[in-house]
Amino acid sequence: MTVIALASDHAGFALKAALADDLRAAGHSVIDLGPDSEASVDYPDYGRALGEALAQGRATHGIAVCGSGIGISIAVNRVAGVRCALVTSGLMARLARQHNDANCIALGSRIIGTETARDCVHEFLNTPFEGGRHAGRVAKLG
Ligand SMILES: O=C(CO)[C@H](O)[C@H](O)[C@H](O)COP(=O)(O)O
Repeated sequence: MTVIALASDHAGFALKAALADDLRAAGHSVIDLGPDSEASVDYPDYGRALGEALAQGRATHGIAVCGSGIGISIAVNRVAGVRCALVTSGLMARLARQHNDANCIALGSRIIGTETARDCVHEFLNTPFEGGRHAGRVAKLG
């Protein structure tokens, strides 16, 4: 069963909320790990919570959002077993699934618009891992 967890910082709050609404409207099971407002927070706290939700199996897919996508992607990737790809296009999200078996994408709300973010999420959720030559490489990531 697909369970999608989302987390952001203040800069990513509005995009996270829009994507969570989309996903719920499409019938997905969604866990919103916060924050609940645009009050300033620290992305490492929310990135860690998202990484732990994935590592513990409470979520199958993660979506992380901050201003650039950089800080929160670093934070999520500090959790063992999580492969979070910072993506700026649907193609990058597709490749993150096909080649890297990414279980999380990070988006920059100050970098891409809502429609591009939606493309990224669509590709992330609907693209299978290709396996084959990529499987051993992904295994080496630990
Ligand atoms: O981590 C980041 C940069 O790598 C994110 O863009 C943050 O959202 C950003 O640093 C937040 O900045 P702010 O000036 O405190 O809004």
